[in-house]
Amino acid sequence: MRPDKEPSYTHGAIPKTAVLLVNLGTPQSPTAPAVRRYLKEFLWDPRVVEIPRAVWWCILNGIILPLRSAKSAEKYASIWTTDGSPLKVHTERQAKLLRGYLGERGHQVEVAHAMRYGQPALPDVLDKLKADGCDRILILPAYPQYSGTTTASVFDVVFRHFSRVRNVPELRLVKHYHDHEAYILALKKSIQNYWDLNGRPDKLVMSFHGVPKRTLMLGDPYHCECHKTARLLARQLQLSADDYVVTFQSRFGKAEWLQPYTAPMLQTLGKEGKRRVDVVCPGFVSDCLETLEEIAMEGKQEFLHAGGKEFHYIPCLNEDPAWITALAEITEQHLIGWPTMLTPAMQAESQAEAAVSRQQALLHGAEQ
Ligand SMILES: C=CC1=C(C)c2cc3[nH]c(cc4nc(cc5[nH]c(cc1n2)c(C)c5CCC(=O)O)C(CCC(=O)O)=C4C)c(C)c3C=C
Ligand SMILES: [Fe+2]
Ligand SMILES: [Fe+2]
Repeated sequence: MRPDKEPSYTHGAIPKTAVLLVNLGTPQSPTAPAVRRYLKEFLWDPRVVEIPRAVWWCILNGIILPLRSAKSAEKYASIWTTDGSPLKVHTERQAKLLRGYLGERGHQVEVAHAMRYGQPALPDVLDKLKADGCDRILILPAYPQYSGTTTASVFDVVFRHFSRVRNVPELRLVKHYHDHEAYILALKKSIQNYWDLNGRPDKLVMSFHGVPKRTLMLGDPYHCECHKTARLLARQLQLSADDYVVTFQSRFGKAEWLQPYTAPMLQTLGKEGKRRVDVVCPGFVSDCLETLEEIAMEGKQEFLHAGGKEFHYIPCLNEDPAWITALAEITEQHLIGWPTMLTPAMQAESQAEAAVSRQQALLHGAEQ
């Protein structure tokens, strides 16, 4: 157990609260070495690839990283913006907007963001929040649907990090919000606005990131949560069962993943004579490689080459005000019992308590 980096002797004071938005992460640049570093960290996570370590080490380092890094880097280059990777840009903006929104609603909370893989690294941000005196932290993963491969992996890092800390902050975890009214409403509004401007498709494809089918058989609720999101969204949009289809994208490796797969479905729809399809990716709250390259670019070609006439990609929620409202509502519901609207009198009393506890600690000869 190492000494806490910044001991905060604040017993009796009202704890400072932080909200930490955590997303997957993305390479630092669209180059083969940067993508390799990112993939190495990501794909070595046993939550992501559940193959015995010795075998996987050889496949990952001997085949996947040498072959995939350069190819993936080219794809990243095709979606890179002047501010960096779209996933990074949107996550930063969402955290900033959430901070402003919660502030306007009178909450005195820190809002930060971190990435599960790459930068800003989750352990560094947790250290910083603790050093800033946050003794209550709400972990808010940017994944509406829970999966062991994503959400649980974020929680692993948080638990592992604090297992080495003496004075552990109070923690709350948002497990999922796949059926949260405000999230579904934000999706509905975004799609409805798109259709008001561009007309409606013959079929709406709701494409979610895939996971190995084996994880569903072993009890991962992800598949069912995706379907629940889709059902609720379809009901809000008044779609009949024939108006939409749920698919899973981004298959990795040779094993079977959740079906139906997005790319073959787009080809089938094109061949069947569907004139126009729109694709929305409700499981991604920020546009990223998987939506901008795999769907909006590759998916479009797949549909058009199969005979389809019009392909529309409906962007992710990104900085949509209805989505920021949803994030704030989800946050507020998880903050119940953690006072964040402090009157000046409460703040003054809290500061006085903190000063006394610091004096006490000094008297005991505690480290500063
Ligand atoms: C190898 C297995 C993978 C599993 C399982 C997996 C699950 C999963 N991923 C997301 C969200 C995102 N994944 C992204 C990229 C990405 N995903 C995998 C592999 C698995 N994902 C790889 C190898 C990559 C990197 C890109 C590539 O080389 O193809 C992204 C985009 C990141 C970006 O930088 O833009 C997101 C977001 C979810 C939600 C999920 C399970 C539910
Ligand atoms: Fe992924
Ligand atoms: Fe299911």
